[in-house]
Amino acid sequence: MPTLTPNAGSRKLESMPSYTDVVKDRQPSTAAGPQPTKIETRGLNFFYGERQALFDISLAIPERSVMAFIGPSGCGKSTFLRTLNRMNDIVEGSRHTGEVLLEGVDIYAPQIDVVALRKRVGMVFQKSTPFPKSIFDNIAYGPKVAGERDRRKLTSIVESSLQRAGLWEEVKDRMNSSALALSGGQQQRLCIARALATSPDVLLMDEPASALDPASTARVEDLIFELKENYTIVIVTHNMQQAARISDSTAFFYQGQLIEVGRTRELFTKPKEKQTEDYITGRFG
Ligand SMILES: Nc1ncnc2c1ncn2[C@@H]1O[C@H](COP(=O)(O)OP(=O)(O)OP(=O)(O)O)[C@@H](O)[C@H]1O
Repeated sequence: MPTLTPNAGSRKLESMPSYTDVVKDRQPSTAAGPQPTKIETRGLNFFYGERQALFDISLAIPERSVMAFIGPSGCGKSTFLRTLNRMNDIVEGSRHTGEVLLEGVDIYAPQIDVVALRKRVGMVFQKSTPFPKSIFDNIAYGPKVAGERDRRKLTSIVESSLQRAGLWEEVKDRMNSSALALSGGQQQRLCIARALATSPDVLLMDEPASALDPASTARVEDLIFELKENYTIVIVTHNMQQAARISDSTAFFYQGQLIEVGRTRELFTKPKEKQTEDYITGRFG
């Protein structure tokens, strides 16, 4: 039975069908680069009740890279992002058709463990959301929920997560202080560290820097750039300069449809579609 287990980065679970087996008889998705595909959607439609928000989206997201989703407000960027770790499941009356494949396995298959899926595909939101707990407890929360009880292991996970999120030096002497006492930019990096603590291999980020000042934004952008060495990152942003600065590939959405995807540099300099050109040149949106 195919399952998604946490922390199987280079994992090929014996029981999982191979990627090639799963996709060999399908039409190719719109690819955005030469790297192997980490996540792929096939003919994905998404509905909030009667209202359709996404239309027939087929997209391949390359591993260990940053893909940006851009497009005007309400075009479905966040909805699409949330289908990638089933965050939309909690919206009553919502449904989808089509497939979302993580390393070739359909994450909506009935036997998928959604908690394990969300450990592998972590999420960082626009507004940082630390728990009203200590810095240590914020980071240790996910591993504890996953069953880790060994204090030494937890301490090591907390330290390495904070280091990877570039926050360790700033907080190492106040691990027991409230996370709510951190600055906005520090809180956002704390939330990134919290997402990293469950050893995901994909990070979904929904406008992670939009509430931050320019210095904190630059810090988070640098961090995203560093993290792509080891993680597949998908970021929704309204800021086209930001997309151009940090992403390897960019997907442009309009009215629930994927209009164009490609290498960021090409999409911004030589867009293939008129709608993309109009958007990036500021003619609408
Ligand atoms: N929980 C929900 N229930 C019903 N409709 C929703 C819900 N969330 C989003 N929608 C609708 O789905 C469509 C796409 O919204 P979505 O938030 O995905 O767009 P977006 O491109 O991320 O927008 P923005 O850039 O403004 O955040 C919109 O018409 C929105 O009103």
